[in-house]
Amino acid sequence: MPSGVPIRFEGVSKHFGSVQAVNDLSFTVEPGRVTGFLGPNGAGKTTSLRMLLGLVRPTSGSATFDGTAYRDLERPLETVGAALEAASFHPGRSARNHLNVYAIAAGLSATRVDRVLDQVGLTQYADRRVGGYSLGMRQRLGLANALLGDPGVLVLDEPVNGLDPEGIRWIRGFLREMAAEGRTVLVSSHLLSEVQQSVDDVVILAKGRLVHRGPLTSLGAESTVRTTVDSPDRAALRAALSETGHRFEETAEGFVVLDVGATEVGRTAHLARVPLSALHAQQSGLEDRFLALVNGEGLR
Ligand SMILES: Nc1ncnc2c1ncn2[C@@H]1O[C@H](COP(=O)(O)OP(=O)(O)OP(=O)(O)O)[C@@H](O)[C@H]1O
Repeated sequence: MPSGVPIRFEGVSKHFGSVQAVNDLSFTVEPGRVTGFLGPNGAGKTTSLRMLLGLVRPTSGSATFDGTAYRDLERPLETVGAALEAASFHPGRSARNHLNVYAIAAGLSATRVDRVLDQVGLTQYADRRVGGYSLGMRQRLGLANALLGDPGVLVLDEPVNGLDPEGIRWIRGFLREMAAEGRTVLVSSHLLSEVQQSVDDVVILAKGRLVHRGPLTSLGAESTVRTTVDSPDRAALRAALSETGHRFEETAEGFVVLDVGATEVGRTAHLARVPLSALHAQQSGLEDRFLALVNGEGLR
């Protein structure tokens, strides 16, 4: 079983001319956990990951695998697997062919190719030309490529991008499984909502700077469920909600019921025989907190 090592960013900065892409970034990513590396477009995520992987040289500071820079790793593919955004694969070649080439070049056993194809669910498409793959299938091929050396660390740039709902469900399970096996898993995304069901920890960047890091729960997870509900007979709905003791606010879209899920609100309306024209649960509020952080408002 591969064992993960911590990823350490220590005072990492990078500027491109006058653009300060990353500014004095320090954090550690622990093994056995999935860490979301989050921030809006342009926050500096890709630049940070590229520095970690030795593709861009930091202006100052160091990004290492427990103290060892990528270029100094003795067995890089067996230590860290990376899938960066917009990985390009030759359209005329099959997934199996691509992976075979990498496996041979890295001196890895050919059985690894079958294994990783199976791990990412591409076995049945392995001999088709990559040119005919959907974006989701290409994402899976990128993951297969990252897994070839059975590394203890996975670094994935926007792996959820382009996946359909089934693919998103699949990757959530995949990330959890990788961490449960003891690997260090760092996953970037510009949307917290895209990864919030898979991550244990978050590292949040805005304009090249660290704005928050800690367990997902440090953002105040689970604290706010809100349900929006409306009725052609608002007076009756207002009375029913008040009677049940729900806390709610009235808005142009209807009533926003605080701390109560859609099932419960639906039941209240049903019992009071109030017809509904809208009933939906809102974001838990996590995304709001995330946006407040990246917009410089801090945690409320
Ligand atoms: N090679 C480069 N030359 C000049 N500026 C760059 C270069 N690479 C990145 N930048 C700039 O650095 C900043 C951070 O970009 P980066 O791609 O790291 O952000 P990001 O968080 O990954 O965003 P995205 O999700 O859009 O990729 C941006 O202002 C970007 O324009």
